[in-house]
Amino acid sequence: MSQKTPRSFFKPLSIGAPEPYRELPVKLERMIHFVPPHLDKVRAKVPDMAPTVDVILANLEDAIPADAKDAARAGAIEMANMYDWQGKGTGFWSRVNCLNSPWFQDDVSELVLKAGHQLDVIMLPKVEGPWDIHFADQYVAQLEAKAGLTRPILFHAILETAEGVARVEEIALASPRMQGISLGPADLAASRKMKTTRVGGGHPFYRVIEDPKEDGSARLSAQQDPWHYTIARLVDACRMAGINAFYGPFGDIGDLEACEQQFRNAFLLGCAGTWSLHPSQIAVAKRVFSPDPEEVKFARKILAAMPDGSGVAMIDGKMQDDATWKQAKVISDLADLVASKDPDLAAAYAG
Ligand SMILES: CC(C)(COP(=O)(O)OP(=O)(O)OC[C@H]1O[C@@H](n2cnc3c(N)ncnc32)[C@H](O)[C@@H]1OP(=O)(O)O)[C@@H](O)C(=O)NCCC(=O)NCCSC(=O)C[C@](C)(O)C(=O)O
Ligand SMILES: [Mg+2]
Repeated sequence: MSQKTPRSFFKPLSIGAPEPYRELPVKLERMIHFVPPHLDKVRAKVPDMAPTVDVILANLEDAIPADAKDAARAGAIEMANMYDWQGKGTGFWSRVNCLNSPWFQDDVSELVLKAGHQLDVIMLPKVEGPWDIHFADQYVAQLEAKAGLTRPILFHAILETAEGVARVEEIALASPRMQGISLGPADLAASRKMKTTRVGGGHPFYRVIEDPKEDGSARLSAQQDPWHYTIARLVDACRMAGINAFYGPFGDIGDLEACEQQFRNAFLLGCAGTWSLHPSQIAVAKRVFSPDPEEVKFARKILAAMPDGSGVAMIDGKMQDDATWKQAKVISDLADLVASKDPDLAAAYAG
């Protein structure tokens, strides 16, 4: 596979386009809250919602009816100007329609030309390989130059095709614009021909069962996680590329307990955040993707016991070394970010 040279990898893809980032900006992205921009009533809530979430995403793709695509795009551009996103620190993203759709070109060109000064991330659906990223990369660079933008707009891909999973490492490495990748369980299930209509979470048919018993009594079985492999593969690809992995949607809006369990599985496996589709899921995402205060205190004990991050120490009977120091650093740095946005958690971490 032909690769760009290290130096040309970071070259702007259009004369006049902003320099690509060599290091991604450090942002709190515990939840990416989806908003249907064509619904006036929901769009009107954005200025009040923005301070309460880490990211607001104007969705133009699935869940937006075909006859509302123009209204959604106009609504997204209106959202860009409803709040001081760059000044107040809440991320402003938009999910555009897929690259082969009749709407992609207008979505991207209008967003960059009319809202690019406020837009942080363009979310690209149904990505199948690095070629999708390369195409969008140069197209956005041309538009950034035309709009006179001074800050590059980043990309976030959705992992929701079997081909995308087979190439997830190449997608993660395809451009300096890559900020992260989310799992898209609905389209991915369809693409893989999985036999489920659920959007994330477990399935009662996906289990393991113990051996038959001599007395013929009932055999214990346990439900397994059908997304374990994909999330772990996604995390490895993203962390290799220095970007973040995210869990995507949890569709059973009424079941917050199962939503929390799915978010928790993703958090523990290394995901940095999740999507929230409904206001009720925001608090769940915040609870799960903010490090637990006890974990933070223990992590800071490790950092204090090994100031230069090397050697070995015993803390509460557990061996700590260079590796656990790095794990503690991840948790402590995340806690600092959360504390800067959440005063109540700041107090809990300092307690
Ligand atoms: C599920 C729906 C229809 C239930 O909407 P509802 O109005 O029926 O819900 P509700 O409980 O009655 O709403 C209560 C209040 O919350 C408001 N509200 C409701 N939703 C939101 C929201 N998101 N943001 C802000 N406010 C919201 C709603 O307007 C109402 O306000 P009110 O009390 O003043 O009347 C609604 O929540 C919604 O449209 N959510 C977004 C769904 C979406 O974006 N789906 C696409 C992402 S998932 C996907 O694409 C898959 C993937 C990755 O591609 C792949 O796996 O393949
Ligand atoms: Mg999808």
